[in-house]
Amino acid sequence: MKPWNIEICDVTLRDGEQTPGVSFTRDEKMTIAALLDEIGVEVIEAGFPVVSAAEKECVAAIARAGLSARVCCLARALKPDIEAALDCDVDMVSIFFATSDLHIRHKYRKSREEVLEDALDMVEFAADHGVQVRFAAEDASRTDPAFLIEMYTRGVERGANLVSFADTVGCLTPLEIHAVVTRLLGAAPLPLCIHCHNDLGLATANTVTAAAAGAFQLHTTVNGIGERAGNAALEQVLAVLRLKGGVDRYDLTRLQEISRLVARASGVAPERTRPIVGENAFAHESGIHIAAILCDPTTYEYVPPELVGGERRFVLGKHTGRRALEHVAKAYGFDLSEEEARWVLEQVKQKSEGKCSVTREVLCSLLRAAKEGIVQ
Ligand SMILES: CC(=O)SCCNC(=O)CCNC(=O)[C@H](O)C(C)(C)COP(=O)(O)OP(=O)(O)OC[C@H]1O[C@@H](n2cnc3c(N)ncnc32)[C@H](O)[C@@H]1OP(=O)(O)O
Ligand SMILES: O=C(O)CCC(=O)C(=O)O
Repeated sequence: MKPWNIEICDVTLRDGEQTPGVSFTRDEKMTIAALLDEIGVEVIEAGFPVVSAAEKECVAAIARAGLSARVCCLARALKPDIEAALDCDVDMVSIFFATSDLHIRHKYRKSREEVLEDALDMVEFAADHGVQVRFAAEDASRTDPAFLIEMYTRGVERGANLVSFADTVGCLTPLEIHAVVTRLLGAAPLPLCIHCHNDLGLATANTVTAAAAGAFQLHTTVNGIGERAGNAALEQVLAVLRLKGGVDRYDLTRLQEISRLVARASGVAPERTRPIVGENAFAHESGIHIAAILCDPTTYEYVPPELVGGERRFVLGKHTGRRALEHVAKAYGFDLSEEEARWVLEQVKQKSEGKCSVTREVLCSLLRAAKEGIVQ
């Protein structure tokens, strides 16, 4: 299979930091950028320099850190924003403007044509300064596609290297994003970036569907953090690229590490059931599952834990079966008779049904009791 032709632009340090209440320190930003670079992400969006003097300083520090990744930052279609980006020595500036009539009406109080003309002048201004330019359509998903095609085509004529489609309010489904990406690339076969928000829980699905339809640059954030319900998750997108897209150049074994790093720095912990990085992503309790996993883990694990730096974990509780119990007991040095196993299993289920978690200590005291003949 021919691997999908894509690159990743991780926007944790910009859109991820727009998660309400989140602000990364310079050290945190530098550490996250370095780990993204080691994972093999091609572009790191380091921030939005006009936000503050400290933000500008962080973007410049990351741009000058000698990473293999290209460093990018955000700018409105305004000269001071682009000048601030140029001061930071970034490789790429992402010049965005909102393209939907709804946004244009409320935010700019100008016609579509006037807003586009102003933005094109800014694309040319940035390109003339020797920096790569991404020309980004905010709220693209609610924009007239004919206007997007005009914007992209004219943007490239004026010096843009990449064009971007943002599902800013996360309103598309995978079928819809497939249709629009196919239509845009059919009319303007340009390097298209895709930036999906998660308001309907579809950001990752939309991002990988766009990639399958030919989009080139995929925007992600670690743990899917970001505005409102967040963005497409880096760890999920990379897992799909590996398992479905034939892309094997990223170091997925660092995903749990970067997830923990971003969780600590952001204060936003991934939920237990989160794919790839959640505490339960590779945990099993059901007896039927564990009995099969003991023969072959692929029976109940599509993503191998070792692929993404994770570890399989067996939890004992209400749903435990005999084979799982015997396996765990053996790992703790106990060989159980049939009678002993039956008794311990009953105790495990009762404790769990009474909301007492069956920790290693609890289990070991049951195992000892069984061996000491307390079996009824
Ligand atoms: C979809 C996205 O994620 S876009 C990025 C969102 N990120 C942020 O907003 C980052 C944090 N923001 C900030 O720190 C501040 O809002 C700043 C520094 C960017 C701007 O602050 P202020 O100058 O005080 O403007 P304020 O935030 O009140 O309003 C935004 C202004 O930017 C204008 N604007 C918004 N987007 C664009 C654009 N792409 N191109 C040109 N102008 C724009 C708005 O029309 C508005 O202009 P107005 O003041 O003339 O009405
Ligand atoms: O498309 C981009 O590169 C950025 C736009 C963005 O952040 C958004 O619309 O949510």
